[in-house]
Amino acid sequence: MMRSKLMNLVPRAVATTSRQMSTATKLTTVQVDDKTGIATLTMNRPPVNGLNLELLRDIHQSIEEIEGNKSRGLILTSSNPTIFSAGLDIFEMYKPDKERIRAFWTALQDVWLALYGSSVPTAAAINGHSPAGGCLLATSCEYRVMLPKYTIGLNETKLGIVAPKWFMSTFESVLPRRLAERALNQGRMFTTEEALAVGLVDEVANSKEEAIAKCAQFIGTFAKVNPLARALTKQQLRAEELKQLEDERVQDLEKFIFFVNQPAVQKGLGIYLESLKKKATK
Ligand SMILES: CCCCCCCC/C=C\C/C=C/C(=O)SCCNC(=O)CCNC(=O)[C@H](O)C(C)(C)COP(=O)(O)OP(=O)(O)OC[C@H]1O[C@@H](n2cnc3c(N)ncnc32)[C@H](O)[C@@H]1OP(=O)(O)O
Repeated sequence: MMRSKLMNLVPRAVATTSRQMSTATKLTTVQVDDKTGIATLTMNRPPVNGLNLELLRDIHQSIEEIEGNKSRGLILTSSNPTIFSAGLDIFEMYKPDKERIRAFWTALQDVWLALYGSSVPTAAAINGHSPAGGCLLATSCEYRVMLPKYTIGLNETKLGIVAPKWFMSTFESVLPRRLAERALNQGRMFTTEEALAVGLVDEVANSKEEAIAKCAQFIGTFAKVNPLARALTKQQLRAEELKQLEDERVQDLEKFIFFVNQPAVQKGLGIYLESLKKKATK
């Protein structure tokens, strides 16, 4: 998979305007800045960018599109002014449809393999809260810029669920092992300020525009680096985690299906959904 992506890494001419590359899907948009050649992938699924089957499929399609059109980099962000992504749409896991939940988890695996394994430089402009699956997306990127007063982290244990191994290894690729282990066990959500202090995010910006500009600046640091050498270096550094999921996709799916169908897990998800609703009516 990575080899064919690498074939796209040839220098390209740049123009001076920005163009909408994809409106084929409604849940993501891809805008390429023709001056920098950088693509911004925006998630747009109100109210909270919950990662359901359709959004995951659109994200995957957009990443493939960006890989294919020789963009110089990918910036992931959200159209919601206060939420990057609320993580997996809990309704996909609560009282699930047998076929759909398989497609849902497979789509999540596809997104992670494409984003974590992307041959282009990736950065996340985290313009809002980013729990669980939202944190997975952000930490799959190579660089993170976050706006103040939001939260980010893998809070699965607080929901009574267990983050799969590849969520954990992505988290661990950003945070020191001891800190990652403690945060995962606690289901800890970090404020922007805390995330910056521990290195979970790289920079703080005061607006989405500034966050995107900082992400573009990061991607710009590769301008004078040979793209093939950069991509092969990234590929080697990330190969172990990617190979592990590629080799164990089926078992990972079956484990998820078994786990999510446990009565105790279903009960916990139901209670959690109720608590989210109650919060909304307070
Ligand atoms: C041994 C190995 C086993 C392996 C098995 C693996 C199993 C585990 C599988 C997967 C791991 C799970 C990953 C996840 O991503 S789970 C999702 C975690 N997400 C959260 O906990 C976030 C919950 N939401 C919030 O905290 C807040 O909503 C917010 C901070 C994101 C936004 O707050 P606010 O702006 O105040 O909005 P509201 O809370 O009012 O929400 C609006 C609306 O949206 C609904 N909603 C929020 N989040 C979700 C969600 N994740 N899924 C579905 N729906 C969500 C919320 O209920 C409101 O709905 P409304 O009342 O009907 O308007």
